[in-house]
Amino acid sequence: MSVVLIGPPAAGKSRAGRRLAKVLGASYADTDKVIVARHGAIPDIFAAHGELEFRRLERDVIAEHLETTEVLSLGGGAVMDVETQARLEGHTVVLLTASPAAITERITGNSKRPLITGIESWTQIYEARRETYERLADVSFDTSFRPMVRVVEDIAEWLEQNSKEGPSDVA
Ligand SMILES: Nc1ncnc2c1ncn2[C@@H]1O[C@H](COP(=O)(O)OP(=O)(O)O)[C@@H](O)[C@H]1O
Ligand SMILES: O=C(O)C1=C[C@@H](OP(=O)(O)O)[C@@H](O)[C@H](O)C1
Ligand SMILES: [Mg+2]
Repeated sequence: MSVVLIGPPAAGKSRAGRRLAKVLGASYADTDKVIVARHGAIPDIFAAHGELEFRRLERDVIAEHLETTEVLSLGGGAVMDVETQARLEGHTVVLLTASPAAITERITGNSKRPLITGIESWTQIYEARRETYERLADVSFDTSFRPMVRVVEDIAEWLEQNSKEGPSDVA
């Protein structure tokens, strides 16, 4: 059983997941990082093979790491896949969100996300996915203008009090 971080691009899933795993002494993976290590940069995968191929790789990497990895950060679009949605059943799903103002600061000058060209495209994507994020989430945290250490403390505290299998099974 894993703690899975979901949410829109730049919400802080990768940073928070890595830190949360450290705090819990738990194993960790960022599915985007696994894909990049195996297949190269995400914009290059999109350009050479298309988004559908990226989604196929992403689905497989998630299937491989759920169950075996205790803390898992997903890419923002991963949960739009119905197979992935079904696989999340029984895991603890933590949604991270942030306000457009906070996101604007984070995405300006960053070209690592081929689907995000500015706050307009981010907002459009977030609105289209919002219902799915909220439906899948067991709990949600806003990371806007809050230090990552505080966000992770809040998640760890919530996990301790609410974990589906109790805190000793999370770490
Ligand atoms: N709480 C925060 N406060 C300020 N900047 C943050 C915070 N969380 C994330 N960031 C910044 O936002 C960017 C995206 O964070 P990341 O963890 O990669 O998000 P995600 O994996 O959700 O796309 C990074 O540059 C990171 O430093
Ligand atoms: O939202 C998306 O569709 C994507 C988000 C990215 O991950 P982050 O959410 O970690 O930025 C990455 O998987 C890819 O660029 C596609
Ligand atoms: Mg990420």
